[in-house]
Amino acid sequence: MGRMRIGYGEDSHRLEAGRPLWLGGVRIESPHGPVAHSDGDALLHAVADALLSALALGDIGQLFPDTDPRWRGVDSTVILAEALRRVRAEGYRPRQVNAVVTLDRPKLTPHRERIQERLAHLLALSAGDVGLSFKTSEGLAPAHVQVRAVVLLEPLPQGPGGVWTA
Ligand SMILES: Nc1ccn([C@@H]2O[C@H](COP(=O)(O)O)[C@@H](O)[C@H]2O)c(=O)n1
Ligand SMILES: C[C@@]1(CO)OP(=O)(O)OP(=O)(O)OC[C@H]1O
Repeated sequence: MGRMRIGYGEDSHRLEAGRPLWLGGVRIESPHGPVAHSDGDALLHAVADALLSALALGDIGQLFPDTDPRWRGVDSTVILAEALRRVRAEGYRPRQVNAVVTLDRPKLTPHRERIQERLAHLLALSAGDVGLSFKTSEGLAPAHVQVRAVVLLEPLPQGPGGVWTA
């Protein structure tokens, strides 16, 4: 039975007026959104990198290069799903996720439950195992969204003959 693993991931994007803002797989009404090759979902990127980092599996930039036209505008739930697939292939699954989103505008508290439930669903967790904090940059970076995420992984349960289950 392997030990628990911890992973840390970060992501930043510059914000520009008129672009859609996605966070945690949820579209947020906003005057600005990330400049990115994908849909720019910084929360899903940070969590995906935290998942990969927990098992030293590289990072999303290696798996989804921003020079590859296949990933232009890609829905970042695809990126998260691939990180999760690689974690499970190593015999692990997420047990808990915490993330801090730093964003001056819009206010995210009204969307907390939606984001928490969506991210929990994407990771097969209960919402109570997805901790989200929202901070501003105190005006230091009004055109910047930054996310820092920590994940705790646990070994997949093993059935008869040591075969991973669940
Ligand atoms: N985009 C955001 C940022 C912050 N909040 C909430 O505001 C509180 C105060 O944030 P500070 O960075 O000024 O400490 C914070 O605790 C969040 O609850 C938000 O809803 N949306
Ligand atoms: C997500 C990818 C996809 O090409 O590009 P971006 O959308 O620019 O986002 P980033 O956080 O820079 O991660 C790198 C790439 O994997």
